[in-house]
Amino acid sequence: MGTHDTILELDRLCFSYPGRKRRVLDELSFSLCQGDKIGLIGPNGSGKSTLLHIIMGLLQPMSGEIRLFGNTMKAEKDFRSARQQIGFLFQNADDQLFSPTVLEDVAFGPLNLGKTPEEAREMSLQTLARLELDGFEDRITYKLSGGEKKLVSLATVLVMSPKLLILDEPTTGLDPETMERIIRILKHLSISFLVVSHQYDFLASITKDIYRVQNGGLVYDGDAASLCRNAG
Ligand SMILES: Nc1ncnc2c1ncn2[C@@H]1O[C@H](COP(=O)(O)OP(=O)(O)OP(=O)(O)O)[C@@H](O)[C@H]1O
Repeated sequence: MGTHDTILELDRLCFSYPGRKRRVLDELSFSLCQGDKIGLIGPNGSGKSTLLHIIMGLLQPMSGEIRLFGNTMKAEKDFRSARQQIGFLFQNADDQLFSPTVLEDVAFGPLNLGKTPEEAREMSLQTLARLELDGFEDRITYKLSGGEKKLVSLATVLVMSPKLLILDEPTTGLDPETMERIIRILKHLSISFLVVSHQYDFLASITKDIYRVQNGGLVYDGDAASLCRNAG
């Protein structure tokens, strides 16, 4: 397998929570290449969040290997540098947004990378415009609707031009209109992504590759596009 365009490789990961016998992940292997858009579905408690936390280096597997951007993750410092190229969209937008205004939230990442205030402002305005959020820069973050917060959260992540986007249940609590916007954005995105959702229809509308989290592993759920064609 060529490793240069493999963004994420998981090799026989095993994980149980301390004091628990049950293996949440049991010899789980998976890979995601440049350009892949992959959906993960699974019932409550199947291990989706656990898997995302392991990929981000927030939990350590008992055994198995994680490679990100071709590098084996051995220590926290490896994850720290890999995380700079990963955009993680939290399930709850309030975990992502912490500044008084939208512009401050979106500009936070670029400023942190050493961009000048002017550069960070320009990058933020461009990203907001890309998400059809023109004119949102001076809005008060905590007064936004749930859908608007989700879109601004996505802006804070996309402004960093990540190589991989990970989205944890991005449609939870969204109104149909914002859901359509998120679908449109993800469909046209050129960045590779891994998205976890309970909603099969949502996943099928943004990707043709869906995996089911099952018995501690990932099972390919077929080509969603052809499943839709068959259903239609
Ligand atoms: N901190 C923890 N300590 C012990 N067990 C845990 C902990 N967190 C999760 N679990 C257990 O691990 C299993 C997998 O949980 P996880 O949250 O990864 O599932 P999930 O697929 O993300 O579920 P949901 O869809 O409800 O978010 C569940 O049985 C859960 O009860």
